[in-house]
Amino acid sequence: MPRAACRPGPIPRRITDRRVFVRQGVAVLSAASHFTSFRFKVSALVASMVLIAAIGVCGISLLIAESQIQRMIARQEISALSGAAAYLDNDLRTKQNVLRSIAEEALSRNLGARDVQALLESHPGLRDEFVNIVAFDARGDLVSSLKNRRDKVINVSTRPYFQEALRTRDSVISAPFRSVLSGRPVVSVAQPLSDARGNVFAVLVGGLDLLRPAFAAQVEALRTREQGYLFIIANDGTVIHHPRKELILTQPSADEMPAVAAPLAGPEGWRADILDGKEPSLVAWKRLRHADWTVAVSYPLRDAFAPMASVWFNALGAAGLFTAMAGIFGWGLVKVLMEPLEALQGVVESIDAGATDISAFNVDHADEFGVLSRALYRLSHSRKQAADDLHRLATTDVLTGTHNRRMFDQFLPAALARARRSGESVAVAFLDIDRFKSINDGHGHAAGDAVLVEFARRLQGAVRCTDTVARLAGDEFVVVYEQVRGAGEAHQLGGRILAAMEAPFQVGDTALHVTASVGIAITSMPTNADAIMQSADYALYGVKASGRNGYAVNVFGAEKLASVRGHEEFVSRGVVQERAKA
Ligand SMILES: Nc1nc2c(ncn2[C@@H]2O[C@H](COP(=O)(O)OP(=O)(O)OP(=O)(O)O)[C@@H](O)[C@H]2O)c(=O)[nH]1
Repeated sequence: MPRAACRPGPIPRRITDRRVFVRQGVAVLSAASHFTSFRFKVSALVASMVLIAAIGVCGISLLIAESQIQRMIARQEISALSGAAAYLDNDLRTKQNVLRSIAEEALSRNLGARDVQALLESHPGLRDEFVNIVAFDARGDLVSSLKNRRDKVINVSTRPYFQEALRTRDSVISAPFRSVLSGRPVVSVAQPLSDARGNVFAVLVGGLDLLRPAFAAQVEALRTREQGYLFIIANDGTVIHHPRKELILTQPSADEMPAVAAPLAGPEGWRADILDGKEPSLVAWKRLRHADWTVAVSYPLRDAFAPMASVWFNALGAAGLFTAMAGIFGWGLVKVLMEPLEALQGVVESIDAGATDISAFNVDHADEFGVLSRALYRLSHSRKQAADDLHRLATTDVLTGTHNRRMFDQFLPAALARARRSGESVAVAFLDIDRFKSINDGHGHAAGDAVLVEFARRLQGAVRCTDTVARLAGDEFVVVYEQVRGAGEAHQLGGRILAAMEAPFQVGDTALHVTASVGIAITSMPTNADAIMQSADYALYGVKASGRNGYAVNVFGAEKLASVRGHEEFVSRGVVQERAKA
């Protein structure tokens, strides 16, 4: 039967399946807190950057758009106010023209102050234009009243509008004032009446009641929006029309009512920074051409810019959506990018768990992961080398390079266990160099060392590669043979060892004749290491006792040596039995 071929040592499982590493890495990572993971941090960073960018871009765009929309809305308001101002201008001009036509009629009919009452009453349409029309003579005394002939006698000679009408001899629109006759806030249209020589004999004064519903309704009809309110102030700041009736004829200061005071800044304009009541408001205004009046509107900003609120809402929603998408994208991207790192982690974990194949490191990547892989590979390589060195030092005899006693103590029980499982025999050869002490004494310790080295070399050459040679101590060696087919083969093994030592040992210039005694124990039954070593030691003693330079085979359990054989001759069995008795 052919000898079994040299069996290779146990092959460490190659961990080359990348998916295994990824799975291991993912498992390890998922065990870690998501919120402290690198992936979460990078995803959060990406999402934050997108959020900042989205809010920044949207915010700046919307602020610019808001500012432009403010201007646009303000321009719309001023344009609407221009229409309102033109309407009021036209209305006042119409009223002035009505009174002018009365004056022209008086001139053409050559009427005097006494004819004014009748003249007024002959024009019933005047009641539609004015709340009342009165006439004063040139001294300012009331001479007639369309509404009430018996109106109380008053004098208006000191009133600015009266004096101006006399001076200019033309139509004048007064500043708002409280009427002495009606006690109500009014604005008057004064029209001088002149005779043929050009002398003013009377002044017609048509009153516009500022609280009269017809006037307020007429003004309110000029509004273009439901929100906010429209108001009119005179150029001296006196309120002519305002939804708060109590303000009419007052002159609120800019501190008290900034919205009412703002239109005094110029002939037309707008401001969006006015606090009207407690409401931030847009105030726009336009001055009339025909009177010293300014018509203005005040709108709460939230109403004026209501469309912007939905734009802001939509923009922030879009920013949030983009951020969420960026977060998910970042998460996936980092997951893909991190795969090499996770694989690397799997390899490191596997090596830490005992896998020895460091070739699993993927060192081909050109990126940072490749650099890290190469660094870890070098680290693992030197770590493995250090571990191998340590193991070799712990299991190898430093002088001869064979296994040492520690390794032998581990190996022999393992070989016996294997033999028990397979049912095959194991043989242990126990060797001792004959009279080694005399080599040391005669040629020096260094020569002794050289003999030990050469002896070990020859011994390893005399056994199979599957057999294990170890130096136990001093000049004692041991060989463990596995798969031995019986005592016959054990004899061959012993003879082969003796033959290997036949040639002289060359130590320096000296050729030494070195012999050894070999005790072989062979067993095919379950036993322990101590028992078989004792059996081999028993055989060795037999050889020593028989004169050395020989071998003996002891079949374990037979309790006697099968044979003791010298180099060229058999040694009688009786000597050994004598030793056994002793
Ligand atoms: N040179 C050298 N000598 C060693 C070493 N270890 C032990 N020795 C010596 O080896 C000798 C062993 O001698 P023994 O085995 O006791 O006796 P022996 O001279 O071989 O005689 P027998 O065994 O009866 O044939 C001792 O003198 C030890 O000092 C070593 O590493 N190198």
